[in-house]
Amino acid sequence: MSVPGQSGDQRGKQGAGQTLGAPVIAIDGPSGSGKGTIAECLARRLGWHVLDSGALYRCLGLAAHRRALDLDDGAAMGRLAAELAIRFDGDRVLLNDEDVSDAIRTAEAGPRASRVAVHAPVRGALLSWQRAAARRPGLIADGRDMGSTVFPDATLKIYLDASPEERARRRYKQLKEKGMDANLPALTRELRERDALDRNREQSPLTIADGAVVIDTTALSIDDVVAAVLAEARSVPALAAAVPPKTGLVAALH
Ligand SMILES: Nc1ncnc2c1ncn2[C@@H]1O[C@H](COP(=O)(O)OP(=O)(O)O)[C@@H](O)[C@H]1O
Ligand SMILES: Nc1ccn([C@H]2C[C@H](O)[C@@H](COP(=O)(O)OP(=O)(O)O)O2)c(=O)n1
Repeated sequence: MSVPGQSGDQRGKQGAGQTLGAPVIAIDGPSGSGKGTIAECLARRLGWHVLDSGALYRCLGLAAHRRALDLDDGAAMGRLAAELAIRFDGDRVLLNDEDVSDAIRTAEAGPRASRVAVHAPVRGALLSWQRAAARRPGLIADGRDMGSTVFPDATLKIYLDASPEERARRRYKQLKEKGMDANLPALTRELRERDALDRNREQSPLTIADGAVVIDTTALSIDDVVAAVLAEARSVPALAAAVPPKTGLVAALH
């Protein structure tokens, strides 16, 4: 995996438990819990960068599928991960300069990403790339192992959750709105299978990281969740200056 804008010298400084180059809010959770949406909203509010770590695994799954490689071959997937050039350009994802933003969001792309994500060589190849994303003024990092493995020293760790039924409904609606094929029973089954694979794998499984704040979003709106995360951020001294104060009537009354 090439790391645009990162020198070899910078790369060498990124060990486990490293000091962060910028404040990081880690957002982990299962598929459809709202990580990507909330990460984008927070990044806009704070003027920070976003790391969509799932897009890296989705790109790898897509590349392996297109080359008809065995997604369960860890060594081959690790080699492929090390050679792919992935770039984020605004909301577009470029894989070897091709815009794959839609191709990595199909219903089939998620399970493929989950399959290639189990391999240690893959996760190793992507680690320094992800850590390099912690740049000033700050980073919102979205994934499964942001708070546990990639940024164990994250300034704030959030774990978003929602019931499997609600998460499947959200994903169904999202795909339909994009004009993509979607089948609710199949999506529900696929989501449960992916949850199990992501939670039970040996390498960096989906888990609630030490110190993470858990937010069940099942009955919350997107605005409610953003407000809850901002409230948590305001309670962290290292983040208080970066987070805008509450505005409007409610703030004025408190
Ligand atoms: N709290 C929420 N309430 C209702 N819909 C939500 C909520 N959070 C996210 N969504 C919607 O659910 C879909 C999946 O959200 P997404 O951010 O892609 O989840 P994740 O990144 O965790 O897989 C999106 O269409 C998003 O707009
Ligand atoms: N930090 C991460 C992010 C994603 N993955 C894997 C496991 C996930 O099932 C797939 C796809 O992740 P992504 O966040 O894009 O998926 P959802 O939008 O939550 O459905 O990649 C991972 O292993 N570690």
